[in-house]
Parts: sequence; structure tokens; C-alpha cells
Amino acid sequence: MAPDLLTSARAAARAAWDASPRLLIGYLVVMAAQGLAPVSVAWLTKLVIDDLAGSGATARLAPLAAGLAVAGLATAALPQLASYTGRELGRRFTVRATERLFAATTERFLGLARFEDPRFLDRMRLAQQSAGAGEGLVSGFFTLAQAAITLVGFVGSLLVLSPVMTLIVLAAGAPSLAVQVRLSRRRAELAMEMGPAERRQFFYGNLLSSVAAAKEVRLFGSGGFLRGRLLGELGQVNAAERRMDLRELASEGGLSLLGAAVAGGGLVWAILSAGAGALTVGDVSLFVVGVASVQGALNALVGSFGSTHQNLLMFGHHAAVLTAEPDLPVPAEPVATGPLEHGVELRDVWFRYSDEHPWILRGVSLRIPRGASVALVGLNGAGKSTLVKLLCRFYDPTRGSILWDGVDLREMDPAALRERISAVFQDHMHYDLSAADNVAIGDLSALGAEDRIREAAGLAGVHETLAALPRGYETLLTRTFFSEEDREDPETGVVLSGGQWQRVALARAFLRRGRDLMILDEPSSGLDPEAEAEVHARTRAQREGATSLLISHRLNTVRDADLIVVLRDGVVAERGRHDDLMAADGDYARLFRLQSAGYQEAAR
Ligand SMILES: Nc1ncnc2c1ncn2[C@@H]1O[C@H](COP(=O)(O)OP(=O)(O)OP(=O)(O)O)[C@@H](O)[C@H]1O
Repeated sequence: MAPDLLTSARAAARAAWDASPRLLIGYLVVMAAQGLAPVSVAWLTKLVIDDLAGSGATARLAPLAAGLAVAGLATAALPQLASYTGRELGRRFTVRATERLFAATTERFLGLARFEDPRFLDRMRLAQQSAGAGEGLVSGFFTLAQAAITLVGFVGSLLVLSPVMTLIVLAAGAPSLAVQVRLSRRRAELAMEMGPAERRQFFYGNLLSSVAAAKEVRLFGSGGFLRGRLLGELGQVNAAERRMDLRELASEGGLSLLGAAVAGGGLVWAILSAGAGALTVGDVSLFVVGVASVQGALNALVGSFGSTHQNLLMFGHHAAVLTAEPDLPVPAEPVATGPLEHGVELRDVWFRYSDEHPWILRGVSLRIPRGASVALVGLNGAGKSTLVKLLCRFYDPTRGSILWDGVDLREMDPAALRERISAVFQDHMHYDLSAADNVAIGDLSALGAEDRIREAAGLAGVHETLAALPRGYETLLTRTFFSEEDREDPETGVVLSGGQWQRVALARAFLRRGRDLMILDEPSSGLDPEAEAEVHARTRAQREGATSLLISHRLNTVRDADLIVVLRDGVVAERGRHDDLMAADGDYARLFRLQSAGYQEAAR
């Protein structure tokens, strides 16, 4: 649930204050002056006209005229000042709100579960949008305040002339306000409802324009199909918005006509009253300006009320993300994650991704002793990568526990735990950054430390490749962006092969060597046999004496592990050294023989 309007308004006000207290106060002052300027002009005009229409020029005429000129100047200058101040405040608001949002996504949600929850993803998208729309939120709110000040000023003035007429003008504006509240609430709901369709639309658009999908889209001829899906989603969003616009048109059109009729009636009354001597000429001028201004201010008030209301409802998603329950409980006083002395142990670990999902692990007990190289094997979907994610505490076990030197991971700060782990994930990242950054991101303390980066790349066997790139390690490993220096160069950026990317991922892990636990999830799956043997030798050397967990489908790469664990149907089906498992003649032996027979066949 998004927080209520008041909470959102408080959060927005706090964000604006945090963005810049000075600008906020300055903006308030300018807006108040801008709100009062039209009222001052109308009153000064009335007084001038009355003076001129009465006894002629009086002693106060000169100061009144000067006042009118100053008010005119202010009326001309204030909007520009207000607009600049508002935009600047809006920009700073956006920076602050964006910073807080992304700080929350990395520091508050320490696991992965939130990012697999479509409702949360929709909320994140709206939160991001509303953080980026700081200018609209800030200026909408202040336009509202300014319209309210103008309104109060003119209502006060009209009350002096005709309380009845004032009430009628106000009453004509009230339904608009009520309608706006309803419409804006509906608009905010619509934004949330349309979230999935918009995200799918984005997804299809991305597929149609991304290089990653281009091969399959072309070969399978799926472009028309994807375009159709995209347009279908777009059509759905448009239809919902059109219904909303029509609703708005119908209700607002009628209300505007009502307002115009009231203004016309009031004007007739004022002219007739002046004819009968009940009002002065100045009064009529004040009345005409007053009615038009009250209606103008009411329209502005209603309009900015609607948009501010909607902006605040949207900003509610920002506030909701910032205050959402963390996905992983972290104790107030976490136990320090010390250097691994004895080992990591999974004790009767059961896990499913949510209550609706099937069990993936069903009572896995496993010990990774310090200094040992443990290999995890099993068929596709056996739960190997899931186990890795639990070891990094991206999720907590549904039942059972994982212990680091006897301490439950739940009692530790996940960031401190992860500091002690190095990993290559099966679905490792290709960052659209330079080669150096792609390696350094494994350990940011190495940013700018060229020798460390080169050494890690050397260990992963990718140094020669990276050094030979057009700009060496500074070459961008993407054709999606260009660096400032390469702006004019159509050849900017390079594309690495799958195996080269795999080595870069390995270099990131090697940059973190010396950590207590090294996890290698399919580190050589994309490599040619020679490269695989070489990477295997390198990882083995790195794992020597280090505590490591290696997942691989290529059983020749795990045969020298201290312990091989076979995972099947969510439990440990076999465990032991290579020779023990071969002697036991179970799944491992069968798979090993299958693979080696394949190689022998190929060699014949
Ligand atoms: N985020 C997720 N949400 C729901 N189910 C998931 C998620 N990630 C994985 N699964 C499911 O968990 C099961 C185990 O997946 P996992 O990736 O751990 O298998 P694996 O042994 O590493 O397989 P492979 O050898 O193919 O890499 C699969 O059935 C998969 O569909």
C-alpha cells in the first residue's frame, strides 16, 4: 500500500527542504508576492479610477500611480524569477529524491526477492518517475499556494462589494475541486494499473532495438510479431487513458460553462448596481477584475490541485519504497563476519522462492571446510545456483540454516559477509563500461590501480586481449555508448566474444582473491576446450589453499576437488572424492562415463 496523501506530502516537503532550504524559502516568498500582486493591482486601479471619476486628482493619486507602476513591474518580473527558482529547486529535489531512492534499493533491499516481485517493480518504476518529476511536483505545489493566496485576496475584495455574489462564484468553483480530486486519484490508480502493460511495452521496444536480441529477431523473423505485441500493449494503455480523458472532458467542460454563466450574471448585476448608484465606477472595475481573477485563481487552484494531488499520490510510491520493509532482516547488532577459520556449513537447508513456488532444496546438509575445494554437480534445475545465492545471502533459507564458522548468516550484516566472498556467477554481467572498469568493478578499491587490474586480467588469461584493444584498457566494451573522446569516431567501442567476456568475469573474481570463499558457478562453460583447460588450471591454482565452491557440468574440471557433491531433487544424492564416486557407480559415475565416452568417440 502506498502511504496516505499527508504522509506523501510530508515526505515531499522534507525532500524539498533537504534539497535546499534557502531555495525553498526564496521560492515561497516569490510565490507569495506573485499571488498578492494581482490583488494589489486591482485595488490600486480601483482607487485610482475612483479618484479620477470623483473629485479629480487628489494628493494620494501620485503615490497610487507609483504603487501601480511598481506592482506592474513586480507582476512582469516575478513569474520569471519564480520559474527559475522553481526549476532549480525542482532539479535539486530530483537529485535528492533519486539519490535516496537508489540508496534504498541497494542498502535497504539487500537480497534479490524484491527485484523478482512484479508489484514492487511497478512501484519502483513509478517511484523513479516521480523522483524525476521533481520540478512538476514543486512548481505544482507552489502554483497551488499562489493561486490560493490570489483567491483569498480577491475573495476578500469581492466580499466588500457583494457577499452573495462572492458565495455564488465560490460555489460555482467548488464542484470542480471535488471532481479534480476524484480524477487525479483515478489517474494515479491508472498509472499503477498500466504499470505491467507499460513495462511489457518497454520490454518489446527493447527487444526490437537491442543488439542482444537482433540476431534471433532477424533469423526467426519475429520482428513483426514483437511489434504487434508492442502495439497491442500501447493500444491497451492508450484506450485506458482515452477513457480517462473523455471522463475529464465531460466533467470539466460542464463545470467551465457553469463558471462562465456565473461570471456573466455577476457582471450584469454589477453594471446595473453602478447604474443605480449603489457601486462606484472603481467598484465595477474591481468587481470585473475580481470575478475574473477569482475564477482564474479557482481554475488554477483546481488544475494545480489536481496535478499536485496526483503528483503526491505518485510520490507516495517513492515514500513507499523508502519505507518498505527490508527483504532480509539484519540484526541491530550483527555478529562480525570474521576470517573463515573452520568452514561454511549448510544445515538441513530447505528453500523455495516463495510459498507459491515448489521446493528447490529439501534438506541439504553440506560442509565446506576451510581450505577445501568443493565441487557441486547435478542436472539442469537441480538447485546448484540457488544454493550459491543462499551462500551469498541473497535469500534466507526457508528452513534450516547456513553457518559461517558456526554463526548463522542471518546474524551477520550481509554486506560484511559478501566482503569475504568472491564469485563468478553463471549469468555474470557484461557492463557497458571500459575494459578497466569492467574488471575493477569486482573490487572498487582497484579503480585506477592499473597494475592490480592487469594482474587480475592476466590471471584470467585476458590481459593480452584487453591490452591490444584500440585504447587498451580504456576501450569501451560496448557499442551502445561512446566516450567523450570517441564521440566523432564511428568505430568507438568493441564487442568481446562470449569466452572473452567469461574471462573478464573471472578477472573480476580474481581481483577479489584472498577473500575467504571463492564461488565459481560455471566459470568455463563458454570456453573452447583449450581455453577451458587453461582457465581450469588457473582457477585450480587460485583455489589452491583457498576455500572454494565450483559448479560445473564438465566433470573433468571437478575430478580433482577435495569433495564432490551431487545434488538431485533438492537433496545431496552422492558425495565423496572422484575415485569414491566412480567406485560407488551412481549418477556421477554414469555422467562422467557418458562425457568421457563422448570425448573418446570424438577423438577416434
Ligand atoms: N528467482 C527464481 N524464482 C523462482 N524460481 C526460480 C528462481 N531461480 C531459479 N528458480 C527455479 O529453481 C530451480 C533451480 O534453479 P537453479 O538455477 O538453482 O538450478 P541449477 O542447478 O543451477 O541449474 P543449471 O544447471 O541449469 O544452471 C529451477 O527449477 C528454477 O526454475
